[in-house]
This record gives sequence, structure tokens and C-alpha cells, in this order.
Amino acid sequence: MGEIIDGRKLADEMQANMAETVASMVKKPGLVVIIVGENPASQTYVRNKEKTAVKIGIHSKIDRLPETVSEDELVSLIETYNQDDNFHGILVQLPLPKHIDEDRILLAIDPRKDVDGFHPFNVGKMMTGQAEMIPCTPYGIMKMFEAYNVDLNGKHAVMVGRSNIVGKPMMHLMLDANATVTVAHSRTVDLAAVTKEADILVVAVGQGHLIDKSYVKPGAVVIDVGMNRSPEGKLIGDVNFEEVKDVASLITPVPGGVGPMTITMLMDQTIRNAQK
Ligand SMILES: Nc1nc(=O)c2c([nH]1)NC[C@@H]1CN(c3ccc(C(=O)N[C@@H](CCC(=O)O)C(=O)O)cc3)C=[N+]21
Ligand SMILES: [Mg+2]
Repeated sequence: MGEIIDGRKLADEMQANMAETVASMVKKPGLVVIIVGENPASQTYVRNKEKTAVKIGIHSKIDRLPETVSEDELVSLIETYNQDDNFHGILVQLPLPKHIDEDRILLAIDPRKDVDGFHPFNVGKMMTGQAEMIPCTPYGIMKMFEAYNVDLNGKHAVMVGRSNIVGKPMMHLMLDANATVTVAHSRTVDLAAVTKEADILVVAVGQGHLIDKSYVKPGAVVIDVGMNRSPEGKLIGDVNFEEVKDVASLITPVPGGVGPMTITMLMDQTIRNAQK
């Protein structure tokens, strides 16, 4: 019977500390979130983000743009915020509509305000040991490891998923923490054989309950980044929690695991930028 990693509780503790920090700041940190279109999955995230910002004392603004906005219009809006001293963080909610080139949008954000850590400049900095902005989900997972005394040194970590926003940066952070890292993905042959070797298993594939107990080595630490809707409309992870919790030594639930930590690290980086 594994222990549950309480992301909600850890996030609340960290946010309480951040609120104290912000209370002592003369110029309050500012964060702007730009959302294009009506992606319903994005709405929860944005609502939680705003609630959290208010709680911490961060000045936050949400810009909602219609699905039909042009790429050029979006770039000029970003340029306006790049120049605006009231905002220390700019986040453009992904995914963007098909007619907009995401790479161009991410490049338009001033790297100093890129609190997602998605700008190629920040990606390169992170990859070369000069990290300034770290993608929030991987960063939050590393904080969970710290809080629960998970030492990665010499461990075999398996990352399932290779996205720019979770899999690749997570791979890098675990490597930096001296884990032996394997990255598996949709073309991996016999995924269960690979994941069963993991001391630390991180899953970010977007497939509800893909990972059952046959994929997990007894005693493994299991981190579930997935956020999927079950046929009944419930929020479920990529890991079958009910089954895997009896095999793992530590496991994150969904909701209440990685999600709250992602938002917390977003606030952390916004505050840090404002202090610079
Ligand atoms: N530029 C950009 N940066 C992002 O960081 C980003 C993004 N785009 N696009 C969408 C994804 C998704 N994401 C979430 C983070 C936290 C929760 C979260 O707080 N979840 C809670 C509650 C979920 C619920 O109750 O529905 C939980 O897991 O406990 C959800 C989703 C950030 N994303
Ligand atoms: Mg992938």
C-alpha cells in the first residue's frame, strides 16, 4: 500500500510562503495569461490560476481573444506586454488554433517574461546548466521529489511522453539529478517492459488509465501528469490510481497531484522575475 503524494497540500504550503513574500514587496508581481478561443479544458486551468494569483497577492490579468484572431495580432499583443512593466510574466495558453504558428508565438515572448520556460532561449539555458525559467510541470514534480525525500541519484527514471512542455524538460531535470533516464513514447515497443524497470515512473501521454499495475515495479515512485475525461466525465490520470497505489511506494493522485504544483511553480517564477 503506497503513500499518496499530496500535491494539493504541498502547493498550499508553498503558496502560503509566497503570499508572505509578496506582502513584503512594494511593487506587486504581475502575470498576464492570454487565451485564444474556447478550449474547455483550458478554462479550469485558467480559473485555478486566477484564484491562486489572488490568494498570493499577484496582480493577474486574463486576455481572452476570439478563435479568429490573426497570428500578427497575437504577436503585437505580446509585444505590448513585453514592454509593460506591470507584468513580469506572460503566458500564452496552449494549444493554439491551427492557423496560428505556436513556435512563432513562443519566440515573440520576451525570454525574461517567459514564466512557462518554453522560449528556445530558456530551453537552451536549461539544457546547458544555466536554467532561469523552468517549465512549470517538471519543476513542480522536482519540488514533490524534494518534499517527499525522493533521491534520484543512481535511480532508473522512466519518462513516458516526449513533449516539449513535459517529457523533454522532465528528462533533463532528472538527468541533472543523477538519475539514469529512459524516455519512452508512443512508438516504444513493449512499453510495459520498459516501465517495469523504473524506480521512478513519470507519465505524460494523455491516455486515460494507460498505466495499470502490470506496468509498475513494486515499490516504484509513480507521478501522473495526465488529465483526461473518463466516459462518465470524470477527471482521470494516465495512471490507474486505484490499481497502481497498491504496488507503488509513492504515487500522485489526479486531481490533487501534479496540477496544483504546476500552478504553484508558475506563481513562483512570476515572483522571482518581479524580484529581479
Ligand atoms: N502555456 C501553457 N502553460 C501551461 O502550463 C498549460 C497550458 N499552456 N495549457 C494547458 C495545460 C494544462 N495545465 C494545467 C495545470 C494545472 C491544472 C490543475 O490545477 N488541475 C487541478 C484541478 C483540476 C480540476 O479539478 O479539473 C488538479 O489536478 O488537481 C490543470 C491544468 C497547464 N497547462
Ligand atoms: Mg508524447
